Amino acid sequence: MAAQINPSILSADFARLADEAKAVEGADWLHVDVMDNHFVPNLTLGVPVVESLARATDTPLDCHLMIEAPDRWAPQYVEAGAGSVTFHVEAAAAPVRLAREIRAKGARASMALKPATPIEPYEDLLPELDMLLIMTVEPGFGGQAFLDIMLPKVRRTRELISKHGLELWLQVDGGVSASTIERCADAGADVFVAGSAVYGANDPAEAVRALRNQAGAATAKASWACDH
Ligand SMILES: O=C(CO)[C@@H](O)[C@H](O)COP(=O)(O)O
Repeated sequence: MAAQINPSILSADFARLADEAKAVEGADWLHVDVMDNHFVPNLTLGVPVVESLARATDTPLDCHLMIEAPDRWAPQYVEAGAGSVTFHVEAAAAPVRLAREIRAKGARASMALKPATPIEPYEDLLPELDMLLIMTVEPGFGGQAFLDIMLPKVRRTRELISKHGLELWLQVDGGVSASTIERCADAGADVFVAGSAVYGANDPAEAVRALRNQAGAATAKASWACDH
């Protein structure tokens, strides 16, 4: 799969969300950060805003739920128009049942791991998922420094995906920019969330194109991609 760039709406101007969504049309997905001030120490938006965003843009919505009780809420984000819904394994009561429910409702099912959560205990869950998100910062805020120490986890996850012959996408989120995206691609990521690197740029659409080219070139040279 070609490298995908998903601009994170967290770095956009929340008073102009529809315009900010349109400013990055051409991106693969729009990453929508849902925070409840319980699972993470920040509060953003909920189901009604996602419904409005889905009407405002043709870019599919990649909703990242940084919330407690995702088992209860995730299906509502599918109904609101999300094409992909990510729940955190640290918050989910029944991750397999939840992934199946998201898929049954017609969206891609994705699971996220905070920096301190290892991938190994979840190897058997991977076939239930369409995407695995590895956080490369502590979730909660945009503009944080990329955690290099997450790269071995990205590499290990890519190995597990290959070992099981899965089509699973591998997303990284947090501190992804022109100076870190190549390391992420080399380690095995193929979906890149970028907030400040896109919305902090003079031309957000051009920033998406540049990041995609950079990630694509790094992937072409990466050993994990050459094996396929
Ligand atoms: O989920 C989160 C933060 O919790 C991310 O989506 C950030 O919003 C990414 O922003 P940058 O680190 O790219 O500025």
